Amino acid sequence: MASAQVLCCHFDCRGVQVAPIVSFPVWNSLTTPKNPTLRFVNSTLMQADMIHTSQNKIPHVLTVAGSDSGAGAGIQADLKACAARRVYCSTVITAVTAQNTVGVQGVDIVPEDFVAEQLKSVLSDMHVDVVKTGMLPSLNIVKVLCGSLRKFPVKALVVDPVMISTSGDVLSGPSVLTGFREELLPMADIVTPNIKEASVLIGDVPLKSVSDMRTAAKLIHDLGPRNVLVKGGDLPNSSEAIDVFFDGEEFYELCSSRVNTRNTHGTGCTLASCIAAELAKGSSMLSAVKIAKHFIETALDYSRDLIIGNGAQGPFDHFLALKNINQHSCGQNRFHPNNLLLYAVTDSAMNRRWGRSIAEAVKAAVEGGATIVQLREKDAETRDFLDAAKVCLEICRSHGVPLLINDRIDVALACDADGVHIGQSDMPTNLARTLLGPEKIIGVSCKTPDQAQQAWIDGADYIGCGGVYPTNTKSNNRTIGLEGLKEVCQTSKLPVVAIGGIGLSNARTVMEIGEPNLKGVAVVSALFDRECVLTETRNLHAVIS
Ligand SMILES: Cc1ncc(COP(=O)(O)OP(=O)(O)O)c(N)n1
Ligand SMILES: Cc1ncsc1CCOP(=O)(O)O
Ligand SMILES: [Mg+2]
Repeated sequence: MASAQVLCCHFDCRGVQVAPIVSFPVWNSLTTPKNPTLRFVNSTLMQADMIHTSQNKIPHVLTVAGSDSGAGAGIQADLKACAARRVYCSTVITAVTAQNTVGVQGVDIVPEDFVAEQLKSVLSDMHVDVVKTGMLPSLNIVKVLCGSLRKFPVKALVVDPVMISTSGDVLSGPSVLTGFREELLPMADIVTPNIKEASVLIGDVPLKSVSDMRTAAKLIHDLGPRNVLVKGGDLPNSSEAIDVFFDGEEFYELCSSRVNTRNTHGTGCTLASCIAAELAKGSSMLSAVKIAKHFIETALDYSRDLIIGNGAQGPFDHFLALKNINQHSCGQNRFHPNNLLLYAVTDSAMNRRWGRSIAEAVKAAVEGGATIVQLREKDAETRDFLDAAKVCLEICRSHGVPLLINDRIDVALACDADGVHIGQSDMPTNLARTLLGPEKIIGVSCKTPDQAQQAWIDGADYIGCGGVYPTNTKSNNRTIGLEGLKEVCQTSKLPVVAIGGIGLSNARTVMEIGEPNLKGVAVVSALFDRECVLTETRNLHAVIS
C-alpha cells in the first residue's frame, strides 16, 4: 500500500460558484475561501448562513436515498451510521422499498417533484455540510438532485452509486446510469461503487482482480468525480477485503480482514454515510475513507452472530450494543437477586500469593458454582485490570454468571462488564447509574438502613452489607455483626448480600438469620486465600444451597 500523504482535495461540487469554508478549520486549509455572502441568493438564507457558521454548529449530512423497511440499508442505515459517528443526519427519501433479509419485494418511487420539495425544505433551512446519495431510482430524480445541489451548494458530495441491491435486485435502471455519468459523478467528491457497480459504470467490463479494480477506478475517475473508492468486498477468492482508492494521482489499496458473517446488508450505505460523516466533521478524504472502513470492520465483527430475519443477508448493529442484550438478558431480567447466592470477590494479592492469574481464579470460582463475580483488584494497573477483566468476562459469560467491577466505573464501561460494586466513598450511586445506563448492575455497600434507603433511591440493584464478622481483607472496616445485617435487611427494599469474614464455618449461620431479602454471601479469602479455589467454592456452595 502506498504511504499516507496529505491530500489536497477540493470538497465542493464542481462547476458551481462554491461556498466558503468559514466554519471548518481543517478544510479551510484545503479549500479556497470565498466571500460567505455569495453563497445564497436570498437575504433570509444569508442570515441563516451567518447563524450556522457560529461555533455551535453541528456537522450535518443530508442523505438522499431510499427507505428500507428492514432497516438494514438505505435511509435507515444512513441515519444509524451518522448517529453512531455523532453527526446530524437529515433525509430526503427517493423511494420506499418493501424489503427484508430475503430481498426486495416492492419499490414505490417518490415523484420527482416531491423529492425536489424535500430537498428544498432541508437545504433552504438547514446548514448541510455533506450530501450523500444512495438509491436514485429515476433519471429525473438524479436531475432534480443535481439542480438542487447547484442551487444550494454543499461542501462535499458523496455518491454511493446504488444500482443493484445486495440481494441482487435492480434498484435503478439504465437511464439512471446516464444521469450518473453525465451529471452526478462530475459533481461528486467521491464515488463508492462496489465491484458490480464499477463494472456497470465502465460499460459492463467484469472486474476479477485488484488490478482490474485499479483500471476501473481510473476510468471512473475520468467521468469526473474527484476521488473513487472501488470496494472489493465482493471480489472472489480473497481472504481480505481490499478496496482501491484513487484520488486522480495516487492509488491506495485499503485492506481489511474479511469478516465471516451473513450480516452484511447495508455495508455500502453505511460506508458512504460514514465517509460523509467524517467529511462533515472536517476530515481529509483519505482519512474519512479509512475511518469509515475501520468502523464497518468493527461493526461487522461485533455483529457477526446476530440473528435478525430468516434471509441470506442480515443487518448489522451500528451501535455495537445489541449482542449484549441477547447474550445476557436485559431490562427486567438482567439481574436476578438469586445471582447473589455465592458471590465471589477476587483479591489480586491473594491470587499472587497462590501463584494464579485473576482469570484462573475466576474460572475456578465459576466452575465451582459462584453465581456472581466481582473483580476487586485494588493494586492493578488500569491497563492490566482492563485486559484481565475482558478475559474474565468471557469466562463468566460462558457460564451465564454476571461479572462486576469493584470501584472502577471506567473499567466496567471499557470492557462492557455487567456492572459495578461501589462503596460509600466511591462514585455516588446516582452518578454511576447515569454513567452506566439502566441496564448495568449496580451494587452498593451499606452498613445502615439510611444508606440502604439512599442506595435504593439512587438506582442501585442490590446492597452489600458488612462487615458481618471481623476480616483481614479490608482494613479499617467496622464490623456490624449479624444484628447490623438484620437491621439493614429488614428495612432495605433491595436484595442484600452479606460480606465480611464469611466462610465455610459460618455461612449457613448467616443465611439462617431468617431475612427473606438476604440472598447470599460474598466472600474473598474463603475462596481465594486457599490452595484450591474450585474445591472451596464447591464446598461453600454446598453449605448455603
Ligand atoms: C458485595 C460487596 N459488598 C461490599 C463491598 C465493599 O465495597 P466498598 O465499601 O466500596 O469497599 P472496597 O471493596 O472498595 O474496599 C464489596 N466490595 N462487595
Ligand atoms: C470488601 C469487604 N467489604 C466489607 S468486608 C470486605 C472484605 C471481605 O473479605 P473476606 O471475605 O476475606 O472477609
Ligand atoms: Mg469501593
